[in-house]
Amino acid sequence: MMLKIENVTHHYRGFEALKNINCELSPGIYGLLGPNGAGKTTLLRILVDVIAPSKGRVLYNHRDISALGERYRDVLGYLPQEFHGYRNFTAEEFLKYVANLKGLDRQTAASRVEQLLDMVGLTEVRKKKLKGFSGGMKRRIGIAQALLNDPEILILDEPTAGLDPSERIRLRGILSKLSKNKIIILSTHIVSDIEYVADEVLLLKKGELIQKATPSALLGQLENQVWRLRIQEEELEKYSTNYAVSNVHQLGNDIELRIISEEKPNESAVNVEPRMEDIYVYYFGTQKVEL
Ligand SMILES: Nc1ncnc2c1ncn2[C@@H]1O[C@H](COP(=O)(O)OP(=O)(O)OP(=O)(O)O)[C@@H](O)[C@H]1O
Repeated sequence: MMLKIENVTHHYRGFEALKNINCELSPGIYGLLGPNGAGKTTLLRILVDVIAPSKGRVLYNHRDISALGERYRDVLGYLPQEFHGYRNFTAEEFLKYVANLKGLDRQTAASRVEQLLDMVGLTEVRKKKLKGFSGGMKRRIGIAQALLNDPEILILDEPTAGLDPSERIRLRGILSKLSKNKIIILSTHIVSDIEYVADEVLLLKKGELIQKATPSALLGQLENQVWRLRIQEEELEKYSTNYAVSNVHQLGNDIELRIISEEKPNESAVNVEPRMEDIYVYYFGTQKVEL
């Protein structure tokens, strides 16, 4: 199974949101990482055939998805960025309703709904209406509805938005179990979401795919370039102007900085293991560093 993105460019009224994206995806988990406005949602909406690219095409097993139509949708599961479900449906009713739309027979639907409610931890509230759900619960029901047809391709736009830390961990577990024989693409601007689950990370910056690599290959790029050092508070301005700073930590009157630099930034600096947060800062920069 293969999904191929070929020369995909997308314009919104003259604004180029995606610039000539090329990439091939085989089964595995892909983390699409980029700051707000990088083009993640646009790319995902093209991959689920909700919008057509201005240029280029997407191929599923060598066939253009726009020509496959319904046959492509049959193998697709999608959690949009804005997902609310139907307020007056209970969790169970909603999933059964979507199962019906996806063409599952009653018996398959009933067992699948039960299995998915359990998987996302919503069995206890299955008789509750969605309008009473928290943001995290809505996200989880959204993930469950995307999985109803046991899709080969699962596309999750910010699946962890609104989830608390334990829900995030649960989601990682769900995704890792699913990954065999599926192409799973999840978008996020939160590094820790993908650090542990992604087989490959796609870095999107201002509409361009700037990296496609395994987390360890990305981390390897910053080998011997991440430093921890202590400075005085008044030196902060100088360091944050001259270096990419990935963490600032106040320690009494001193400040402990984590910075990315090819050269040792000062005598006291100690080399430390790169983390995905360093990768993010290296490629996307940070807001102005302040205490
Ligand atoms: N319908 C639209 N009309 C005009 N411009 C749009 C439209 N949708 C998105 N854009 C612009 O295209 C760019 C990419 O948007 P997109 O939503 O794909 O980014 P994103 O990486 O998903 O961002 P976020 O993390 O904030 O969701 C942004 O500059 C956005 O303002």
